[in-house]
Amino acid sequence: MTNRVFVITGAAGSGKTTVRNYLHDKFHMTKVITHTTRKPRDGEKNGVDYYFETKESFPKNHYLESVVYAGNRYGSSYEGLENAWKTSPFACIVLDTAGAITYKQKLGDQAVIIYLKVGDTTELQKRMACRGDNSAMVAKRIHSKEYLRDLEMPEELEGKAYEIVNWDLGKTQRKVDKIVTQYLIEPMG
Ligand SMILES: Nc1nc2c(ncn2[C@@H]2O[C@H](COP(=O)(O)OP(=O)(O)O)[C@@H](O)[C@H]2O)c(=O)[nH]1
Ligand SMILES: Nc1ncnc2c1ncn2[C@@H]1O[C@H](COP(=O)(O)OP(=O)(O)O)[C@@H](O)[C@H]1O
Repeated sequence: MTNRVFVITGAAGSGKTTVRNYLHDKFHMTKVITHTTRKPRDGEKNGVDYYFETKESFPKNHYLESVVYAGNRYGSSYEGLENAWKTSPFACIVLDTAGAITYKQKLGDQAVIIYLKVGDTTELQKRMACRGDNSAMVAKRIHSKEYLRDLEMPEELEGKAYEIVNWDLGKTQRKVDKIVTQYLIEPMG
């Protein structure tokens, strides 16, 4: 089976981590853990949610791509992806839309992009608050240019990404199932 990476992208609070965990639980996809200089939220663990880095340690890794998002650095490595593919032909990763564009450019058909849309900024803020983000964190996030940019599917991904409106989680899961199933059934070579 061809190695693939399912890239989940969208605005903060749109459900990327939730869908990534669903892909892991239902289809046994290996999660690619990315690196960040952001401080861990309550309950987040190093090596599980992210590799938490300092400003000094972050540049020491070898990145496939890296971005600045709301003032913090984030990056994903080739090694992380290659290691994930050693465990399973399907990997999943959560990226901002800039990262998703880079993955599509660099990996072509091996990158399957799923853009999650909520389309109601009040609902997004409510979901971030429900998740336990403090109000200062939410305010910083929603005023960042990256958050505002990621509210819409970027032009570069038009026709190259699946868009799912993540309103009813059950419906989202069924749409995700349909997408993944297409890649499970590959014609004999
Ligand atoms: N391009 C890129 N984006 C990343 C990476 N790791 C995380 N992100 C994205 O960075 C943004 C901020 O992530 P986070 O601080 O966890 O906040 P959240 O979106 O509210 O959960 C999200 O859009 C993530 O998808 C990475 O390695 N590369
Ligand atoms: N369809 C949905 N309806 C309501 N709440 C949702 C839905 N999908 C995810 N959530 C919740 O919204 C919050 C933000 O989701 P999360 O997956 O952390 O988003 P992201 O990773 O995109 O920032 C979490 O508390 C999650 O449980």
